[in-house]
Amino acid sequence: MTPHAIAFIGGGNMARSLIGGLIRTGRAPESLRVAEPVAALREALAADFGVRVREAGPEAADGAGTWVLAVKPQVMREVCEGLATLAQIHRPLVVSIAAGIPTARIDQWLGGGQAVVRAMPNTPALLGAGATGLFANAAVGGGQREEAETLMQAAGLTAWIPDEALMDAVTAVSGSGPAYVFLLAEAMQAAGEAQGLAPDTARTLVLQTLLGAARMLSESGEPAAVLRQRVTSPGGTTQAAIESFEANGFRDLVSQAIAAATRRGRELSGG
Ligand SMILES: NC(=O)C1=CN([C@@H]2O[C@H](COP(=O)(O)OP(=O)(O)OC[C@H]3O[C@@H](n4cnc5c(N)ncnc54)[C@H](O)[C@@H]3O)[C@@H](O)[C@H]2O)C=CC1
Ligand SMILES: O=C(O)[C@@H]1CCC=N1
Repeated sequence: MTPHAIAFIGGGNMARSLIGGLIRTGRAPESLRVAEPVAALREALAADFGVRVREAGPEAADGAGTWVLAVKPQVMREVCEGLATLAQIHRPLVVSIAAGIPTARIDQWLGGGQAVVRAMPNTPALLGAGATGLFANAAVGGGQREEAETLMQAAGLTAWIPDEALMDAVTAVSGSGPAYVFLLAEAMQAAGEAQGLAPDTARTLVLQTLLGAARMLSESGEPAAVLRQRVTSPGGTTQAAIESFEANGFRDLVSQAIAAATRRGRELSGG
């Protein structure tokens, strides 16, 4: 048993982001193991981070004190059932990052009585700029809560969510959220090009604008609405754009998109 070892089950995009964050914050690569069936992904993880890689879940999980379940929701049941015997013997801290799967289900698939934390990170975790919502089931002790929080803090900010039912909303807002910003970037860049800007120029201006605006949101301490009003000169260009957004139902579009993501999270949980 290696209590401080962390086993990632699934070595895809999110696991890579989290592993990158852990290594960057000083975690020893030898203490991280990854189970990943795709050879190319396994080899890349070993080459890039020096972590120990295995093909099958139980090989990586055996003896590790913490398991991070980082497979797609659709294969989670099969993966957990394959780990149930080990879970009953070792009683690890189990951290699932799968969208939509309740802790009760993970616990049941692992044979019951397990300490399960449900975490919802996002891809900026790769830069240490992630946002993660966390929920712990009743079997998670104080020390394990801290352990899960420390693990996810390697990826950025964390917030405990008191009611598991709200985890689907967390998924819809911050889990999927980076994709909304990327979609906005794509749309702004295409619109800039349509107005005659060279693609490179449009891209550079858009990305610096998003970065600068995000920094203002984060560093000024002022509400988004106040920052927006400050850009908006009466009768000027921003007002023309904002009025066009509002008239075309921008807020409603965002609200519907987040409701669709929340619903999908619920469907994935089978609820
Ligand atoms: N991509 C994102 O922004 C976020 C994803 N998530 C959640 O993270 C989880 C993983 O998502 P991604 O990394 O995007 O998916 P992914 O498809 O990149 O990674 C999943 C990996 O699991 C591997 N895998 C499949 N069966 C396996 C098995 N039996 N044992 C071990 N590994 C196995 C796959 O080969 C794949 O590399 C999902 O449950 C998703 O809901 C959570 C937050 C954000
Ligand atoms: O799209 C998904 O289902 C996952 C969960 C949050 C981000 N990606």
